[in-house]
Amino acid sequence: MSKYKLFLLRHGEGAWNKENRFCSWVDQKLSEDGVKEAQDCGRLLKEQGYKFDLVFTSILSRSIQTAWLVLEAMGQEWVPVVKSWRLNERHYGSLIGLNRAEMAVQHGDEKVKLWRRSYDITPPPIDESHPYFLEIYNDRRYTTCDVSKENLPRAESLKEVLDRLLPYWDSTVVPEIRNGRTVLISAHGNSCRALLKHLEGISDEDIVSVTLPTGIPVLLELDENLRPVKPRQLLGDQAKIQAAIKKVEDQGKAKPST
Ligand SMILES: O=C(O)[C@@H](COP(=O)(O)O)OP(=O)(O)O
Repeated sequence: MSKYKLFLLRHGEGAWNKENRFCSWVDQKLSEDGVKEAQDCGRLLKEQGYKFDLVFTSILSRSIQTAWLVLEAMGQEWVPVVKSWRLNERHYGSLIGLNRAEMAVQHGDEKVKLWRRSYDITPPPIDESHPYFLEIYNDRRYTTCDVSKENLPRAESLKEVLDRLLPYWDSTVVPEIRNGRTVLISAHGNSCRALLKHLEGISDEDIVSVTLPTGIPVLLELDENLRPVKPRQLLGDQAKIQAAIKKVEDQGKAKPST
């Protein structure tokens, strides 16, 4: 029997998702399509009768904007939104800003897939010479974190995302769920994958084939130990969801399959 419902959401399409560039800790806003995806997501959740008590987001605008649009479409704008860098997207290090398909031409599809989807491979770190270094590390939001700026990551594997996310999950999110609050986590492809790996006990090998499309809510039904009682449900039109997953997978290919 399911005791709790938890919703995970990768934000709506961001400007750099559209341009097929690794966005990561660069603070891009939603694209026009991304705004629509977030609104459609909110409408779907409303139609299905879901009600949230609390929303968690990263400190990146695309996840916050998505949360607001979802709540607005549901008529639940009053629901508190709590933000933490620990839900940020994976730090893609020196890959930030690069085009995935161009990287696949240079390094091959397999290498790009390893960088994007493997569990414990950390991409090369970002350094001061990187064009987006100052934009990220001089941003005031990173003075508000519970670790000093010097100790914030310079690149992360999915494992390292889980390592920084889990203390927050355990200390801040879990108590709310256990208190009976229905929680939405509006975050990112890889911060949601890391959490799914933890909750569903997905192996290091199998996590490679888990891909989340933008703007599609993932419903997890959990027992009293916060273990899923059934497979995750991606809500919405299943054919469209499969096509969206394939589109995300194809972003890392030199020549997308047809
Ligand atoms: O950093 C990014 O560009 C994407 C993930 O990229 P991939 O892991 O899919 O390459 O994160 P998100 O759009 O969820 O914030």
